[in-house]
Amino acid sequence: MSVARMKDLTVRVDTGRWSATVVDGARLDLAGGSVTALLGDSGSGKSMLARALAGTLPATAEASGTLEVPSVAYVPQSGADAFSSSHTVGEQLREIAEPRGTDLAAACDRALYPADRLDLYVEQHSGGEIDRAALAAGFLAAPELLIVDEPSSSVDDGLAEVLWSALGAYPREMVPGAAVLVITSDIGLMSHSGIVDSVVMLRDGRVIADDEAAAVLGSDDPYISRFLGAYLGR
Ligand SMILES: Nc1ncnc2c1ncn2[C@@H]1O[C@H](COP(=O)(O)OP(=O)(O)OP(=O)(O)O)[C@@H](O)[C@H]1O
Repeated sequence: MSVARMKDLTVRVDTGRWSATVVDGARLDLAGGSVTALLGDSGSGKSMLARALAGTLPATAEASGTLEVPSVAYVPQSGADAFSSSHTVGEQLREIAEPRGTDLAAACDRALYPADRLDLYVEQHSGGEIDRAALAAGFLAAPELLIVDEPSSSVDDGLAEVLWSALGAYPREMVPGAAVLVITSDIGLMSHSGIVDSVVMLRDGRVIADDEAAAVLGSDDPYISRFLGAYLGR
């Protein structure tokens, strides 16, 4: 069953000095209980599409089209963007957990966030630690749609594998029936993790592939196989 849908989503940005269509007529259907990976070259519109779904587009961007999105949480690429600097990370995580009755210790554990850092402020964390705190915040919010932007960019391969398996557990064990959308350029790890059901690929703001992971990863489309080859070394 579908948890979130978008149809004909177009996002235009206009900074006053520069304007462009950065997502162009995108269609997406995210099934409950599944993990979808969103791939594409740098600048292809992945974050803008995700932020349109999450309702967190920057002021310079405007979206049109149809969105059917339930409760949603967006874990940004830079974890610090998920927190304010005026309260400790622990205070902010507790504020998310308490009204929902979600388990702080379990979420920190799943996200590999060391719970002894809870009393620290954002800027007292390392980049990798605050990224994992942001993932813990996403788990604690327990949304029906969890969007994670580059989950493994700041950790080494061993920890990255554990984080990917937590993403796989989210719609199957933590919030059964939820959907996960992961933006990643870590194609090798994504494919190795075995947790991704579907792959959507963007090129210049347009969806050029949307299928089961194995079908996209085995695609003989020249653009897609060149893109994947650059990451997988084939
Ligand atoms: N705050 C912003 N205001 C205006 N334009 C923006 C803003 N953020 C991104 N853009 C533009 O939108 C386009 C798509 O950017 P987006 O961040 O979605 O790409 P991406 O596929 O996520 O890239 P990356 O893999 O490098 O993160 C780019 O051309 C970028 O310049």
